[in-house]
Amino acid sequence: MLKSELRKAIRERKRRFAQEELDEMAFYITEKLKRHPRFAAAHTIMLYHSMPDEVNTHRLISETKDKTILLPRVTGSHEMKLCVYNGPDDLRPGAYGIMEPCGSVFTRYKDVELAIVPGMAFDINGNRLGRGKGYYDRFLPLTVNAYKIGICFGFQIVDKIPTEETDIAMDDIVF
Ligand SMILES: Nc1nc2c(c(=O)[nH]1)N(C=O)[C@@H](CNc1ccc(C(=O)N[C@@H](CCC(=O)O)C(=O)O)cc1)CN2
Ligand SMILES: Nc1ncnc2c1ncn2[C@@H]1O[C@H](COP(=O)(O)OP(=O)(O)OP(=O)(O)O)[C@@H](O)[C@H]1O
Repeated sequence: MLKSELRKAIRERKRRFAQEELDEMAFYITEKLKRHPRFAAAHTIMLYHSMPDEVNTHRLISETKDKTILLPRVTGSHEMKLCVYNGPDDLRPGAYGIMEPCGSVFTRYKDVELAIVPGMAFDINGNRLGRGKGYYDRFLPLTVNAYKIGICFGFQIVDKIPTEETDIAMDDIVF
């Protein structure tokens, strides 16, 4: 299946769930993520501030106190940077209405131990289908030491994702 067709099929699957149902499933997924040995061990974690149709990370972000949390800031049509999360008052809506920290840009990419990456779909080999702009595929090569965990709802796991040279595979998937 083509990437565009797969994105459409996943959007249709999402529509069968109410927002409350997605958020309830997300609660269990993020609890599972917290118990992941890589999450427990990491001091510096790249996360994402979820949009309504993604695994909700808002609570995970605000409740993780003992770690440095980094969130993306969209700085161009295909470019993102990382910013340090300094608490809920520090967030402002950025591109696509996604909440972003206003604070300092984080550039010590080698220090990122764990990257939690959203996706439209994943396969069991760790291949990822994003929203089609290539933001993560361009960014993730910078975080050379990061263990990469894809995160999604169960209905976003598919048999096979069509891949390109530039696609970055995940080390594990939590769903
Ligand atoms: N929560 C979150 N933050 C993120 C991402 C993400 O996927 N999720 N990104 C990961 O890349 C980057 C932002 N990239 C994005 C790319 C497309 C769309 C989006 O809503 N696309 C529409 C299509 C609209 C259009 O083409 O302009 C869609 O998917 O319906 C959102 C974010 C960085 N921050
Ligand atoms: N490292 C890269 N350098 C240049 N172009 C790239 C790179 N990675 C991806 N692209 C291009 O960006 C476009 C979108 O890629 P793709 O469909 O894989 O995005 P995605 O991973 O689904 O999206 P996202 O990462 O934003 O969630 C494609 O045309 C792809 O060739």
